[in-house]
Parts: sequence; C-alpha cells; structure tokens
Amino acid sequence: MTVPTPAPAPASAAPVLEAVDVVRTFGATRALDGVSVRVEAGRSIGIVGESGSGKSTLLRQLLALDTPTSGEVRYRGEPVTRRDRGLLRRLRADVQPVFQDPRSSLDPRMRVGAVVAEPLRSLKVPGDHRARVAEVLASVGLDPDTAARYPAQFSGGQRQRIAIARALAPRPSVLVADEPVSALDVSVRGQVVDLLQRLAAEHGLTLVLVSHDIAIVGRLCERTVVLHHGRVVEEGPTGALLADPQEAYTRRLLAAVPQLPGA
Ligand SMILES: Nc1ncnc2c1ncn2[C@@H]1O[C@H](COP(=O)(O)OP(=O)(O)OP(=O)(O)O)[C@@H](O)[C@H]1O
Repeated sequence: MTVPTPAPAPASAAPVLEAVDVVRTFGATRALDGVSVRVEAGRSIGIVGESGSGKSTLLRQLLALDTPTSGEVRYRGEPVTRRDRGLLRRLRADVQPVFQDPRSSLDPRMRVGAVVAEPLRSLKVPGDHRARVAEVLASVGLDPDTAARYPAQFSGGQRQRIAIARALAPRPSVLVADEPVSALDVSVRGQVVDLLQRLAAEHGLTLVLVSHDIAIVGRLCERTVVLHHGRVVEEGPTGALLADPQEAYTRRLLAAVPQLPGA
C-alpha cells in the first residue's frame, strides 16, 4: 500500500485575517499601539501577554466587533469597514468566536439545540439545522439528546464543548478563541485543549487563540505573538519562542507558566 505523503506546507500561506498597524485607544489608554499580525489560512496562532496587554482588544478587532482608532483589519485581503455589509456577513459566517466562560456565553433560557443552531439562524444558513446540530454535537463528543436539555444541566467542560459546537455549526474556516479553558476546572482543561487540537486538524481550521497561559499555546499553536502594553514585542514559531525567548518580557511570562495536566 502506498501512503500518500502530505505536500510540504508553503513557507507562507495566504492571510485570512490581518491586523495592519492597528491602534485602539480608550481615552488615554492605548490598548493597541500599532499592532500588525497575520493570521494565515489553515495555521494556528497564539496571542499571549499578561492581563491588560491588549489580547482581547486585538481579538475583538479580528472578529470585527470593534473598529480600530487607526490602521486596518483585512479579511481575505479586503479592508473590513462597517459600510461593507457583504464582507462583514462573509466574515461573520467564516470567523467564529469561542469565549472564555461558557456560563455567561450560553443563554440559560435556551435549550442546547437552539443555542447551537443560533448562528445558523442568524446567518440564515440554508438546510436542516436539526441535523447539523446533531452532527456538531457528536463531533465535540456530546450525545444527540444533549440538544433537548439546558446549559445549566452540564458541567463547565461540557458547556465549553457546547460553545465549541455552536462555533462550528456554520462551518467556519477560522476559530477565534479567547481564553477558552481558563474558566474551567484544571482537571478538564487538557481535554478541551485536546478537543480543539483534534477539531482544528480534522476540519483544517485556522485557529487564533488568546491565552495568558503559554503552556496551552505551546500545545495548540504553530506561531505565537507576544503582546506587551498593546505592542508586539516578540513573534515567531512557538517551539523556538518557548525554547529561546529573545525578550526579557517573554522570559518573564515563561517563568510564570502553570503546567497543564498531561503536558
Ligand atoms: N471597553 C473598554 N473601555 C476602556 N478601557 C478598555 C476597554 N477595553 C479594554 N480596555 C483597556 O485596554 C487595555 C487592554 O485590555 P484587554 O482586555 O485587551 O487586555 P487583555 O490582555 O485581554 O487582558 P486580560 O488577560 O485581563 O483579559 C486595558 O488597559 C483595559 O483596561
């Protein structure tokens, strides 16, 4: 039997999302101070930095939930502006968020089936939503009867699986995850990290992951960007960055790494 050899990855894939010299101020605070980041199709990128370094602000820019004070965000090479409704619609379908705390990101009054189908409804995705919900619930390791129950009937880890199923429902090519395991019990963090890794590989997803925890980024992301006071202070392949950080700030972050179970 001949085993096909995968084609070598190109040195640089096309960017699906790009921040170009993005500044975002809140009053006197420069949350982002000229940040440029390329998110390449099918690759995984981690954004790390301590609290207040601008990670969530950058994610909101990449999700087009916020507008830069100056600079621009590009989706598949096109500048993202409020006026370009068509581009925003394509971006909303293709780039899906996973937030930190599934307790607050899942509506407790909606059954899980309706929660997971919500992006299909709001994006007016044609087809059988019920079948798609069953499919994505299975892909995150949950039974089909999960759909009839309410989020409060599940553990934190299961709720984050539900949030991931919801993000996958419209078949996005990019998942943007903001601290996806930090609200979870330490004992289930590793399982959710493994799930994200498996889903990214199975669906060829582009992954953008924000974490203050470099150990998680080390497991999931090929490249890492280090933010400090709203600026990129270091960027590179994660392995090299972890093994040989060039900046004192990155070394300090690494020194504070908590260990993942099984890492
Ligand atoms: N809506 C806002 N109004 C005012 N200031 C804001 C707002 N959003 C963010 N900031 C400020 O911008 C800076 C960066 O915040 P951001 O939430 O992006 O950091 P972070 O790296 O994600 O932090 P954490 O790890 O604590 O979530 C902080 O000084 C924060 O107080």
